[in-house]
Amino acid sequence: MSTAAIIPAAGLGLRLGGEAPKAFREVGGESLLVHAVRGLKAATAADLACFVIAVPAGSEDIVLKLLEPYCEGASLQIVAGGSERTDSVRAALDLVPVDGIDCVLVHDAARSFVPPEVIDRVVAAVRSGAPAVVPVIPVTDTIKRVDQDGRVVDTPDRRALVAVQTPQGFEPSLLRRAHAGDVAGATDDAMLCERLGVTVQTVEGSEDAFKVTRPRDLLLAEWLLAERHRA
Ligand SMILES: Nc1ccn([C@@H]2O[C@H](COP(=O)(O)OP(=O)(O)OP(=O)(O)O)[C@@H](O)[C@H]2O)c(=O)n1
Ligand SMILES: C[C@](O)(CO)[C@H](O)COP(=O)(O)O
Repeated sequence: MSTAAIIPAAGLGLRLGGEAPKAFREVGGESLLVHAVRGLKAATAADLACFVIAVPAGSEDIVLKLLEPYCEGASLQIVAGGSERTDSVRAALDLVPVDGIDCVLVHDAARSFVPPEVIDRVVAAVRSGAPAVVPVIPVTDTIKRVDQDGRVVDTPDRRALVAVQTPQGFEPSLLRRAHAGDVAGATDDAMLCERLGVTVQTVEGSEDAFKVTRPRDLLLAEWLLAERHRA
């Protein structure tokens, strides 16, 4: 049995700004998408058989050529993404083979620097029987719930809060069922499983798996890459 990796990479990156869609922005001379694919390949325990990548419509051919050298030993399919992240994941999921896959990873192109040990933890948890798995890190700020007028409603106990990252790992038939249901307003795939009443397991994530979202994240990414090269 093997793992399939879905990479939603079709977002515009409006919060980041710039001319190119976010997944094509470069750090250390290579696109965020290439870094994300390379990171997944580095997780050998994942035994990756297949990549399905959702990209902005019209860029499918160029991305196929770009990524082929990085996906040796695995199949590679590129699909046009949709207007929401869930649409992009769903389009990719439709191309994941039904046979021979026991774990589907869904990994943001924008979390380009996730360490291999995080990926391995997610896959191991799925293979140990957890149907849905997310990597998490503790929140470091005090979090408050506010009403529509900006008034504080309450302050949840921070020890019960975590920030959720990717890759998220799923038993394949569960992920298909989850995406066949109501996807409105879902910002990650685990949330769709929660809607089905499925318990989602957490594993330890990493600060290095941060999502490139705003311009300063590109500077952090450049720094992280330089640190890794120095090590
Ligand atoms: N319609 C979409 C929206 C997002 N994504 C992908 O989902 C991941 C997480 O999304 P986010 O970081 O929020 O990216 P954007 O939607 O591009 O960012 P923004 O909201 O700033 O435009 C990214 O890898 C992004 O490319 C996608 O494939 N299709
Ligand atoms: C999937 C995700 O990266 C988990 O933190 C996140 O939910 C994506 O959210 P965004 O609204 O697209 O930034």
